[in-house]
Amino acid sequence: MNFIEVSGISKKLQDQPILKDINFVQPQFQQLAIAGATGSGKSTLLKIISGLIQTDEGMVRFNGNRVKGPLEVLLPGHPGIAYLSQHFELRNNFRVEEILERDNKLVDEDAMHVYEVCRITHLFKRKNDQISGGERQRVALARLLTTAPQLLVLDEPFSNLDMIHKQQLKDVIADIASELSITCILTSHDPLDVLSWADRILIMRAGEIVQDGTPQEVYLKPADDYCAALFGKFNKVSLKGKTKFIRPENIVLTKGKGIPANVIKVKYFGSHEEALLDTGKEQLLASFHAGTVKQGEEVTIKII
Ligand SMILES: Nc1ncnc2c1ncn2[C@@H]1O[C@H](COP(=O)(O)OP(=O)(O)OP(=O)(O)O)[C@@H](O)[C@H]1O
Repeated sequence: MNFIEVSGISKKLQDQPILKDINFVQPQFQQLAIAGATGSGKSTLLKIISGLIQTDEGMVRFNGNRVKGPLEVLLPGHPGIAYLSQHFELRNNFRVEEILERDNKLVDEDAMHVYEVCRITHLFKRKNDQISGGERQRVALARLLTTAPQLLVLDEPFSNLDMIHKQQLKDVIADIASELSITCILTSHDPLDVLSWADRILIMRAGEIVQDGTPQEVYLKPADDYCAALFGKFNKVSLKGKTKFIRPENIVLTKGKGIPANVIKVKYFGSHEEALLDTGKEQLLASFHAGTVKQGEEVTIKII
């Protein structure tokens, strides 16, 4: 029996196809990220998986049971699946501990473990309007986790967070998997946020899954220009008659045999520099440690 099985999901909204025949299976404990440009259908898919939008065609099964849509049940949602929207709300004028207490289904010790994993124990006495956006999100996450879900579904959890809160949330989400053994699906329109976390990444474009692979596969062997561009800059070169996507950091300088190139332009990015190289045949973008090359310099490169 599969943990999550998504088969033949299609959905139209206002006569526009939003999802087209989506199929995949997610084993328990596999951390799955769904990436794709804005409007590619990620949120709609997550809501169908969570039982919050009715599908037109196809079916989602969770532990073998069909996830029913909101038109088929009194209260939308499916037991064991916890969904956190981009636009979650916390009740106003309550202290964090009161908000948490309301939905908690865990014994005290387990609930405290959840609060520790979510890094919110120092916030208990504060009211909802006395905590930052990042802290509110971790409280909302903790509240969901105390309903004892098996599957946590997070829609764009990293959007609208500054670097510090984003990193904190990444640590929390990693710990949710490792310490609480909860399987997670999340979406991100910035896939760089999920490369280090996900076991598997599905890439969506215009309502379809266009690539399904490990972070290494989708980063180094993108299916096409769209998938390549989602993860940052790339070179598209023809090697032995085959088109290959080469990331800038996979071009290195060599003292041995290689391809001669002229450095046309260098841009400084703090931790690294990007150099535009001209091989006479094509132009390539390479990434080096800051200060490695100078404009006008002749270098020899190889692709690794
Ligand atoms: N209620 C609706 N009625 C009509 N179209 C909708 C509705 N909700 C979403 N859409 C459209 O469906 C498409 C997919 O939207 P969805 O929110 O699933 O994409 P997304 O990949 O999650 O985007 P984002 O990253 O911006 O959240 C978009 O073109 C959107 O405009």
